[in-house]
Amino acid sequence: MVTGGTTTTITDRVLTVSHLVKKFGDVTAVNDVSFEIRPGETFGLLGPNGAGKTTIISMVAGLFPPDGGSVDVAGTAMSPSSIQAKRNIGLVPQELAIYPDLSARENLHFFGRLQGLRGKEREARVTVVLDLLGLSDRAKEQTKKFSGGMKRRLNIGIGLLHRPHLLILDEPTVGVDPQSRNSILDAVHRLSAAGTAVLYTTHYMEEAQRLCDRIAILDQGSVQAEGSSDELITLTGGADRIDLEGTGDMAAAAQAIRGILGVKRISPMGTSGLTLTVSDGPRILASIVTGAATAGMHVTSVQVSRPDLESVFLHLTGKALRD
Ligand SMILES: Nc1ncnc2c1ncn2[C@@H]1O[C@H](COP(=O)(O)OP(=O)(O)OP(=O)(O)O)[C@@H](O)[C@H]1O
Repeated sequence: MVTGGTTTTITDRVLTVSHLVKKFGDVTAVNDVSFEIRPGETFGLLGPNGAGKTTIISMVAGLFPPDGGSVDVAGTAMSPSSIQAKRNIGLVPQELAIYPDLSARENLHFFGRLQGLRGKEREARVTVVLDLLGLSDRAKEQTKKFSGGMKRRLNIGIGLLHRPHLLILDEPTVGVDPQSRNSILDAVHRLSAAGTAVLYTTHYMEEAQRLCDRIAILDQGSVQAEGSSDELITLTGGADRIDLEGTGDMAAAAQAIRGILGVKRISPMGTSGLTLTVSDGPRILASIVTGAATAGMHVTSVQVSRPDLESVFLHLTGKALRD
């Protein structure tokens, strides 16, 4: 492919998502979303529940067509009928799809056979995948004896067997134990170092920050900002975050705090407190706590944080990511 006088190959972009739109009745679940992923890059879709992450990856994986826009995987247009484009991806959905009475190794062989892997090649891939996900020691056990996290790891292994150019992981660490979580994050890191492109959805900003080369912050179906974690954090202008938890009259506390010099924004933290965006948090902390208490809030905990992706989300949408 030649564009504008420079020669490019399909390996420059493993995934190109252009102007995707999806509506469910009156709800616009995905609204003009575009992004690209290069080989070896881990790209994060970070957003709260209902932001549109699963709908985007469902269209990227060709599970259903978009109402507008297009998806291209390694040079092939994705559609529900495109077998070639689907061969290029490995989709790991949130739901587990493994056989409880089979061992981990038997599950991988079964799914490897379905994916067209034969003989020694399949044997070799099964061994590599078990090792990558830290399951070699337990490979012969029936998976019904596995913890939720180990089952999740095996589910990821199944998506990887056929060496996809693009691995799509939908919130892979929700509800898993810390050991499995670390194992999953390590495996993604090793895969991307070996050149696999990864599309990773999460509502955990720590994971996006630790794992993703670039992140799209998603809210109500639209990309609010895209960039590396550091680039996104600069959008906050270096503001600190103060989480003020407690009980009592939050509205009066917010009103009192609003007048303090350095307070830029105040948002409710569910019903249990206030999240503030401020400049020079440590300096004005005492005035904020005193102001809130005087206005009738019983403050039970206070935390000052340097800007992170949570602050970026708050800055862009006025809402906390964890609501
Ligand atoms: N099949 C459907 N029918 C109707 N509405 C849907 C359907 N699938 C998703 N939606 C709506 O589209 C929006 C985006 O949902 P989606 O599941 O993509 O969000 P998400 O970011 O993946 O959230 P979660 O982390 O909760 O899965 C939500 O408002 C959701 O209710």
